[in-house]
Amino acid sequence: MAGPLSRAELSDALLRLEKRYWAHHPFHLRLHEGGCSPADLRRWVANRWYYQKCLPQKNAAIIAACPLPEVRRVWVDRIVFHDGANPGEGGMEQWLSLAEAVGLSRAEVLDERHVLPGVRFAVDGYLHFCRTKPWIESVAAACTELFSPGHMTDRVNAWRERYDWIRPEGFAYFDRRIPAAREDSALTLRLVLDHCVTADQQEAAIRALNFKCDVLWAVLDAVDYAGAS
Ligand SMILES: O=C(O)c1cc(C(=O)O)c2c(n1)C(=O)C(=O)c1cc(C(=O)O)[nH]c1-2
Repeated sequence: MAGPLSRAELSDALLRLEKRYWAHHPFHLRLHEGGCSPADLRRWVANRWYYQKCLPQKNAAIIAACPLPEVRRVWVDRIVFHDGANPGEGGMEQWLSLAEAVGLSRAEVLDERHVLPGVRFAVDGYLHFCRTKPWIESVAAACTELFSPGHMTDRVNAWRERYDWIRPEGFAYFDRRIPAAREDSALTLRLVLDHCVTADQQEAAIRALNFKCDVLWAVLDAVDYAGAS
């Protein structure tokens, strides 16, 4: 059996999975090219809400499963980022502002009436993964954020240039998320490199990141298909 990878080899193996990232999904390509209708944008935002809503819960699951105080201490910031330190603050609240900026009401996002079955299954599957797998595999799954800053920047630029009907208050989520994603993903990768030292652990980390790419891809498959029918 092959021995463990070096840190550089493991890092390369994870980064190579960028080719499976949802930045390359046909729906995101169309979104960036300006080819989405207001209905497409609203469907994307309302469905993506279901993913946003899961993020604090999956981060809490990681903390619950992790025996290391030094990891829990830093990971808890990710819950506060989304939930806010006080009511009316944080990423979820900013996502609801984005929803309003594209013409959705808060009520129709919060009651999840637009959430598609495929999105629900994919996101619930991700939450189940984080509740049942070793904490470091769920951390490895968060490595998709290594790929997100450039993608989110392109998205906001495309919105500014090609979707002038979106009210600019809607951009606040991404203005805050892009620098946070850079910081968070550097820490995420370091944790994976520090804690995945055997060949089995490293394979599990690569599998976890592949799984997360599948989750995100499945979300967009559902959003894309609903627009075609
Ligand atoms: O807009 C995006 O394309 C995008 C992608 C991802 C990602 O790659 O997982 C995240 C986010 N946004 C995001 O906003 C976010 O808070 C986030 C947390 C995580 C994670 O795995 O812990 N991914 C992402």
